[in-house]
Amino acid sequence: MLRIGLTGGIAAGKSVVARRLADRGAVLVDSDVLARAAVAPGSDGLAAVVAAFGPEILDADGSLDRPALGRLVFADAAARERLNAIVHPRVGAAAAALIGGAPEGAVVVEDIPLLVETGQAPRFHLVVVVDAPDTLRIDRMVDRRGMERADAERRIAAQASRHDRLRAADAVLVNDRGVEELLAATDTLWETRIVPYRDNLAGGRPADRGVARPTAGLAGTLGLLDRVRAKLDAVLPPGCRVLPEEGPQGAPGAVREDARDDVREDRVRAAVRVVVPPAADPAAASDAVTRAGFPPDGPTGAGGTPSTASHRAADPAVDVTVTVVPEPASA
Ligand SMILES: CC(C)(COP(=O)(O)OP(=O)(O)OC[C@H]1O[C@@H](n2cnc3c(N)ncnc32)[C@H](O)[C@@H]1O)[C@@H](O)C(=O)NCCC(=O)NCCS
Ligand SMILES: Nc1ncnc2c1ncn2[C@@H]1O[C@H](COP(=O)(O)OP(=O)(O)OP(=O)(O)O)[C@@H](O)[C@H]1O
Repeated sequence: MLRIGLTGGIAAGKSVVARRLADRGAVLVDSDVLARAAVAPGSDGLAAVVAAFGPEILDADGSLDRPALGRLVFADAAARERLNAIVHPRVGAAAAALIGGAPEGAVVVEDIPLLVETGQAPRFHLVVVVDAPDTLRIDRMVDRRGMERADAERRIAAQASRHDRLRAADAVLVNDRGVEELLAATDTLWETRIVPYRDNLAGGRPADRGVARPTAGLAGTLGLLDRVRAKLDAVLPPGCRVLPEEGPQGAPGAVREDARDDVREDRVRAAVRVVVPPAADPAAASDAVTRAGFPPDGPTGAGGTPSTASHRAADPAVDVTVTVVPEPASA
């Protein structure tokens, strides 16, 4: 199963991308839909919201007055926290149930507006960020959703900055032109990256070396090394350390945050070493590395000590090597 986290600021165009990915065959799990279900009439979630915010947050028919609650929570960070604490765990449980029912070889896309804010990026094979300038997003909210400009600005202020979201992105879809362009970029992402990534994971093999890399705009832009380390840290047994390899590909700073197209190679290459402490099992560490999206690249022990395992990314857009080594016994 290839797990994709789809995110973007409000009105960036996530729903457009999500629908297209579902049309192409992905299993879609929509957090906004689950968040609505979590506070549906008669739910324990709605009872908890009423307990926290009072009955004046209900409509005459007993359902949640969403505009009223929105006005309240987007003007008050503490109130927003209280609402999030009620809704987010329920959304998480409902999402887990849906994902548990997805077929083994599926591409599962979780559309999560607050993916970065809630620190969930590392649990995905691929984080896809739909990005658009704030001014464009405000115009869309005002023109298409009839929102007051000040309300739109407050919602943007309640979310992660564009910069923080882009740091978490493995792939970026820029939505600053028409919907047709966004759909075409989504199709290219599906065909050149998602499908081969899914097939590589299912086959337990890394991406082919030397295949054409997906084109500009589809690779993440910032901090590849950090993203790889976070994905590995999220799954490795306790005590394992993820270190950048020495040398130009893995050295700290080699992934240039100001990288532009002319130095794109820096953005798509990284090399890390997983050091497994004596208390942990190197085979379990290798399995975890595989699950995170880095299958074995040849048999364990090839070219190193007997228990050294080489892994490489199944994602065809990046060239990431992960070497799993037992910690040398201390003298
Ligand atoms: C405050 C509520 C009632 C307002 O409802 P409304 O129908 O006006 O908006 P809707 O739910 O369609 O959300 C629209 C967009 O607002 C943004 N947004 C919603 N909740 C939040 C939040 N807690 N923090 C930041 N942005 C948010 C997202 O970009 C979302 O896609 C509602 O958004 C809500 O219950 N929010 C808390 C749950 C939540 O975090 N949902 C987001 C995904 S889990
Ligand atoms: N490139 C575009 N040009 C014009 N309108 C667009 C474009 N992309 C999206 N839209 C419109 O802007 C609005 C917001 O898009 P969409 O609903 O996909 O955003 P979203 O990221 O899912 O928002 P939310 O966070 O509120 O769920 C929609 O009305 C959509 O049709």
